[in-house]
Amino acid sequence: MKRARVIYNPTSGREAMRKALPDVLETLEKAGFEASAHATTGDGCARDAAKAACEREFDIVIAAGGDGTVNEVVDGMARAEYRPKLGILPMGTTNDFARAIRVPRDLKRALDIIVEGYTKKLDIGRVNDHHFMNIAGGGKLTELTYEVPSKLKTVLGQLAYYLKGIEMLPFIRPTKVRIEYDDQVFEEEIMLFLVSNSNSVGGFEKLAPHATMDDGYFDLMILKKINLAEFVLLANKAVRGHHIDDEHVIYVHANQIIVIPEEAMQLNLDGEYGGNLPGKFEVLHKHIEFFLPKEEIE
Ligand SMILES: Nc1ncnc2c1ncn2[C@@H]1O[C@H](COP(=O)(O)OP(=O)(O)OP(=O)(O)O)[C@@H](O)[C@H]1O
Repeated sequence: MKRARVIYNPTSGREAMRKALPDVLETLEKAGFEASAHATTGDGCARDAAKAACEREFDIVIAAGGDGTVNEVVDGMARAEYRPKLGILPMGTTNDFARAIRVPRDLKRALDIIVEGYTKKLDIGRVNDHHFMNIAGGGKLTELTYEVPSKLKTVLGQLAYYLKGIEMLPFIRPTKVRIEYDDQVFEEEIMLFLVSNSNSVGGFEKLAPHATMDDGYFDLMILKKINLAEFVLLANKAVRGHHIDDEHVIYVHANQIIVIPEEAMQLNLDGEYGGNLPGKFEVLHKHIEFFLPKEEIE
């Protein structure tokens, strides 16, 4: 009998998984899995549970939570030689990655995708021995995501990020960096840089409009130094994916990127703090096999 391990964050989103767990396990059992669950208790817990699930050779792992939980699960699996197939139940406030792979927020439909069993191997990213599946970045603008308290996220959802963004906008200062990508070098002051694996980032569907998740490449976006008025205009363009042609933006494909900041710069991995830069970003091509909706499988 195939074995499924559900790794869930009981505090994610509006704590929905606490209530839904018995139904999730029952659905998996009915679909022919021997199903068990692990509730995370805090930082690093989902990572350790995912690592253990690889060692114990579960057939599938299901990450139920927000992007933080999925990131930890991916990171815990990425170094293992044997890696179970991975399903996602989006339970967080942002769920960028689930959106990128078209897994809906509706729990029943997300679970159906796993039960139906269509999978595809997708790229993930590695930087300084951390892994990410969606996005890595740095620069003052990306540091906003840490400032939204978990309580506020639970109550307000995505709105919490926007409120914080508006509050912080006037205080964002550029940072001087050296960015080496493939055989090019960029050295200037920037507002932020983003290394994307998918095209769904920060609630924007079109931030990295050309990114596909199995091409062996990242989309690198660099936002050069700009003033507040220019920034507001650019943010408007970004909603439609038109920012990539802007003179303040560099947007290229690259499969190896090195970022060396001149001053302290935090690294953001899938929306969470991921250590400090400098860093070398590499694509791990088709490294993890994800459950996807049937329509997403060519
Ligand atoms: N039992 C727990 N109590 C408190 N925090 C937890 C618990 N389990 C995990 N965490 C923390 O929750 C964070 C991950 O949250 P997750 O991404 O799943 O949900 P979210 O914050 O609601 O969603 P999003 O990341 O989409 O905004 C991690 O920092 C992790 O340490």
